[in-house]
Amino acid sequence: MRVAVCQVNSRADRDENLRVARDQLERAAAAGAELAVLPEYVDYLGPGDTAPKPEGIDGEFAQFFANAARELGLWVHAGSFHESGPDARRTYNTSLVFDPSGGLVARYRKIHLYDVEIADRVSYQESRSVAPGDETVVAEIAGVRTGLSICYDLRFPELYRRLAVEGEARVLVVPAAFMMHTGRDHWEVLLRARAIENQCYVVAAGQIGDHDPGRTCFGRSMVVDPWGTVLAQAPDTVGIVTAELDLDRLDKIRTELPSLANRRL
Ligand SMILES: O=C(O)CCC(=O)C(=O)O
Repeated sequence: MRVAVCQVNSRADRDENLRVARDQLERAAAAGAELAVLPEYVDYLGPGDTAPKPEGIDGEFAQFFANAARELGLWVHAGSFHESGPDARRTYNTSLVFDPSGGLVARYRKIHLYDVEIADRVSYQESRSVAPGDETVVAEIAGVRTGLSICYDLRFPELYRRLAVEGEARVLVVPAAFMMHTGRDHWEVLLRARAIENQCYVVAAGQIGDHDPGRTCFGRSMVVDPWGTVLAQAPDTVGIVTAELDLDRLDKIRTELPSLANRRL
């Protein structure tokens, strides 16, 4: 299966963000991808006070990507968006996956929320405006079991173990908006670790560049194979990269180095 990771620079203009996302999906389809993955908050990355009204999973955002999937004949993982939440103060940070007929096949709400204070570098309290999800999700994408996660989830290996073991996932998807400060030291290491320890392909699409206000994202979207090899990595620009997921190779790695089977609980 050929996958595309779409790296974008979403800002405070939702219409423009969706236009750019659509453009990337068209490139992915033209490059022969069966699945295209967009980053976290592909709808809007900007100040809270100008954020678009959150929507349900039957709103305009979902319709936009359902149409794109159908028109392009592509599996689309629409990164994540601001889904209307459990109360007026909070949204969910939600991923939607569409099949090539435009059908919604999965919804995942980010479980781990990014609440950190790194002196002079990062001050972020996601839980002030976002409610956590509480369900793990494995979607059947083009016949391949695919575990869903979002950004900060990447730091919690027990989630991925569950996706790989109980969920029998063979692909793990990570839409993200990792910031420069943590991204440069942690992003690739964590993605490769999740791939190696769970013997899965990891497909990670990141936001890139400056966003309002004062957030710079690391980018370096990538596809990692179950051996931990980086098959494709985006340069520091908006655009797509593609890679081929070889599931026979995954089976061979799991047979020859059966670390999942050798777990002692
Ligand atoms: O874990 C990190 O360093 C970045 C996480 C993040 O930016 C997010 O979850 O939005």
